[in-house]
Amino acid sequence: MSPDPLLRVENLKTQFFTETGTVRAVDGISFDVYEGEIVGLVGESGAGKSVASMSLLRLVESPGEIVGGEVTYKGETIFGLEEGPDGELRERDDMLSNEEIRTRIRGNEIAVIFQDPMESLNPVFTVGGQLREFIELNRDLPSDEAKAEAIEMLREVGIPDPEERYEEYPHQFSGGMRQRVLIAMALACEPNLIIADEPTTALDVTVEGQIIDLVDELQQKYGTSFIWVTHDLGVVAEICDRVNVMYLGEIVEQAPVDELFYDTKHPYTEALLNSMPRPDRATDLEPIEGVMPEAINPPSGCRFHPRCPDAREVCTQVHPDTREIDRADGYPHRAACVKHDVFDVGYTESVPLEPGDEADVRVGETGTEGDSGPDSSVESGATSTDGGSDGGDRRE
Ligand SMILES: Nc1ncnc2c1ncn2[C@@H]1O[C@H](COP(=O)(O)OP(=O)(O)OP(=O)(O)O)[C@@H](O)[C@H]1O
Ligand code: NI
Repeated sequence: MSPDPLLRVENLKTQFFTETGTVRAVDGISFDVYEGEIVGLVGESGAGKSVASMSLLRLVESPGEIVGGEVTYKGETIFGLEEGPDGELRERDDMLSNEEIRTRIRGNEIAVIFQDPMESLNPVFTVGGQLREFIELNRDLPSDEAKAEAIEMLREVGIPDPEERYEEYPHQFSGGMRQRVLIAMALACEPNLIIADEPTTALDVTVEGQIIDLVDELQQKYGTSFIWVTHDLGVVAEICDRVNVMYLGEIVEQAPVDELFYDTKHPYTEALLNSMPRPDRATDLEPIEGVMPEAINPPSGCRFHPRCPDAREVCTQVHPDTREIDRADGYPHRAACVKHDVFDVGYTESVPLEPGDEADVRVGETGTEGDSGPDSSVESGATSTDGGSDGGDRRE
C-alpha cells in the first residue's frame, strides 16, 4: 500500500432537487483508490453507484448537484468546498476548473466506461474512425499514426482482424465487441484510473467472463487502477481487490475482497451474499427481503433496519457512521452497523425487532417511521459533523 492514494473521496454528497423532494443519492461516502488496485462499488439498483461515479468527475447534471465533501486526485482538488465569510459554502479556490477537468483530467488521467456502448459510440461513424479521432485529439498524434495506434488498441483488446473491423460501424459489432472497443478507447490515453459503470451487465455470462479476464490482463500490464461498479458480488469476487458496499447512498461496508466475503461485518452484505450462488455454500438462495426504500426520505436510524434480520430497537434510532472494525493487509475493514462493540450504543441490551415488524413500512407512509426520517436520527459518530443537517448544506 503506497502512502498516498491516487483518488481520495471524503464525505461526498450528491443530491437531486426534484419536485417531490431532495433525493439523497450519495450521502456522505468516503473511500480511497490506490495505484494499481481495482476497487468495487456494489449494491442494489438505486443504491447510488452511478451517481457516485459520475460525481468523481463532476459529471452530475441538473437537477443533481454535489453538495458536500471532497474529491482529490493525485493531490489535486476535483471537488472541494469551504466556508465563506458569511458561513455559506463555496467552491474552494484550488478546485480544478471545468476546462481543466475536460482537457487535463478526463480521458488522460481518468477515463470512464459506461454500461451501454451504443450510447458512447456514434452509430453514424466507423468504430475505427471514432477511436482514431479520439486518439488524435487526446494524444495530439497525426492522423496516420493515430490510425495505426487505433488498430493496435483494437488488437490489444482482443478484436479479431482489427484492420478490417476498423472500417465497420458500431451496429456490426456484438455487445461484447462494442464493450471491448470502449475499453480500447478508455485505455487509449493510458489513464491512471478507469471508472467502469456496469460495463458487463448487459452481456451474457460467457462474454462477461471474457471481458473480465481481459480487464484483469490489461490491468496487470498497464497497472491501471479501476473503480468497478456492479450489482453482482460474483463479479466483485473475480476482479476487485477492495470493495465498497453501498446501500441507499451510503457505504455500509468497506473491506479487502476476501475479508468482505469471509468475515462479513454488515448484515446487508450478508444478505447480498446469501442471495447469490456460491460454490462454498450449499444452502438455498435467500432473496433479500423487501425493497430498498427511496432515497428521498430514507428510514430513520440505520437505513437498512427495516430489512435487517439483526435489527433491534436501537437501530431505529441511531444512524451509524462507517467505522473501522478490523484491519486486514494494512487496509481498514469498515462497517456501519451498531451490533459491533466499537459503536457502544447499547445494541446488546436493546430489544430485537420482530421479523416483519417494519418490513412493510414504506417511505412516505404515515407512521412513526415515515414521519421521523433522517433528521430525527441520532448520529452515532462524534466525528460526524454533518449529521441530520440535510437541506442546510445545499450550496447557494
Ligand atoms: N436525474 C435524476 N433525477 C432524480 N433522481 C435521480 C437522478 N439520477 C439518479 N437519481 C436517483 O439517485 C439514486 C441513485 O441512483 P443511481 O443511478 O446512482 O443508482 P445505481 O446504484 O447506479 O443503480 P443501478 O444499479 O440501477 O444503476 C436513485 O434513487 C435515483 O432514483
Ligand atoms: Ni447505475
